[in-house]
Amino acid sequence: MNRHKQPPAPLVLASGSPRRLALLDQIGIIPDRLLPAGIEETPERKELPRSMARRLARTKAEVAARAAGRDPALEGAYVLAADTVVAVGRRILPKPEVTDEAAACLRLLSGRAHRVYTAICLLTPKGATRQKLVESRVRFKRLSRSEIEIYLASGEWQGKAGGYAIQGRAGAFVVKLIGSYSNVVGLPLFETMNLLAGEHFDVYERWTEPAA
Ligand SMILES: Cc1cn([C@H]2C[C@H](O)[C@@H](COP(=O)(O)OP(=O)(O)OP(=O)(O)O)O2)c(=O)[nH]c1=O
Repeated sequence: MNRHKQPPAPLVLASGSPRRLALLDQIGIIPDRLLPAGIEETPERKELPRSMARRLARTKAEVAARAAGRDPALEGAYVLAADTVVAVGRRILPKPEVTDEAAACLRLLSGRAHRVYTAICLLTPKGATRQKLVESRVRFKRLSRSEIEIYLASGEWQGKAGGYAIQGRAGAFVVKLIGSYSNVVGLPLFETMNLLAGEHFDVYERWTEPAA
């Protein structure tokens, strides 16, 4: 046992999304604290999808970092945040809360390709800000009116960018995915791992617990 070994720096996940927590858990990283930023997520005038994803990921990280700064237990923490945007061309799709809005999203996505952007933002204990934008292309099958209705009844679309969740029933609508599956779900794992490792966050040190 090395007596001089420092305890690992804490990790704050600036998210209230159970998907992001589950994805991190999948690669053996359990955050020390969850600090959802709960910010307003509307696009600015003429804002492009990738700019919006980057802006929101950064804002979420900064809001969480301010909260973490008030807690001595989180001194020297890394703060990780992400934002996922679904877009058809320049058009940013909402995160529907009502059925009509979700129906409009699904009608738009039916039989065509769209893009899913997830921006990740990492604030380091030394005060650096690191960002990465990951883009995937998803093609949906043509959806009949009854398929849309049945999907809407599942409620899986609620609060999901673009009104669907690829990790659920909508996985059956995907004809083709080019890019990163975890990116579509909400946290691109390869890039997240790289961002953390590049900033000396010892990911493998967290792999001490046996996988479930
Ligand atoms: C496209 C798609 C999105 N989503 C989810 C991931 C995100 O939770 C959500 C996009 O909204 P976000 O604003 O990125 O995240 P959030 O508000 O849910 O959580 P937080 O800001 O606290 O981190 O859509 C899926 O779960 N599956 C999918 O296939």
